Amino acid sequence: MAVSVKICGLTEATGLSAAVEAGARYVGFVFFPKSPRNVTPETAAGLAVQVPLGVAKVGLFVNPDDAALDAVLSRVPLDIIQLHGSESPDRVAEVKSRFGLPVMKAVGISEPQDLDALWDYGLVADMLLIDAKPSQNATLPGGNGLAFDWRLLAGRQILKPWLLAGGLTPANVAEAIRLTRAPGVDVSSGVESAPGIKDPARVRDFIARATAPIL
Ligand SMILES: O=C(O)c1ccccc1NCC(=O)[C@H](O)[C@H](O)COP(=O)(O)O
Repeated sequence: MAVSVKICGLTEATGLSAAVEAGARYVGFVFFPKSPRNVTPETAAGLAVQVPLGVAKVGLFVNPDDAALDAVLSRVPLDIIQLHGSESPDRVAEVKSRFGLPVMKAVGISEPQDLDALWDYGLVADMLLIDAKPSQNATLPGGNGLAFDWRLLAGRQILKPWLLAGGLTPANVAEAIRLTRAPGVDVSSGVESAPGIKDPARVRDFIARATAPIL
């Protein structure tokens, strides 16, 4: 089956249309004020109307309370909630039931024992985003252009549909897919010309390489 691609951290129409036209299956909007990719609900709502059916609109949140989720969901027709903080499995289940949308939980990996969380979150989330664990001095929990050792995932059974993330670029995405057999990939900084601004040519190149047949 073709690899699914998520382009995350879209803030403007040019990057969004490049992603959609090149075949992205998911587009991500970041609702986290500390991020250079943060969008207001109004901006996201304006972008969301340009997303065709068949492309899922993912809203990314970091440890949101219900009010923060309500504030966005009342304005933006999201299809999936991505939780990218330290939300517990119970909180993932609560968000899923309270808001009635699929939840994608990000799990940070840097060493073998981090893989245990994939089981815990796999029991409650609809999808997993397997990302690099940020370094201790990182200011953002994601979008850092940092990769983890993909060999940790080789041969591993994952309970739910999942996307590989962290430090992916047009140059390395095919190798990452080959090593992990990821059914989908997610990228943010690896296709940017500046933080928060996607480079359409890099977006197209990334999607073409991610979806090319594996040799
Ligand atoms: O991208 C951000 O600014 C961000 C901020 C806060 C939490 C998560 C964030 N990004 C999460 C993503 O889903 C990224 O696409 C993922 O971490 C991969 O990022 P990159 O290594 O830059 O491709």
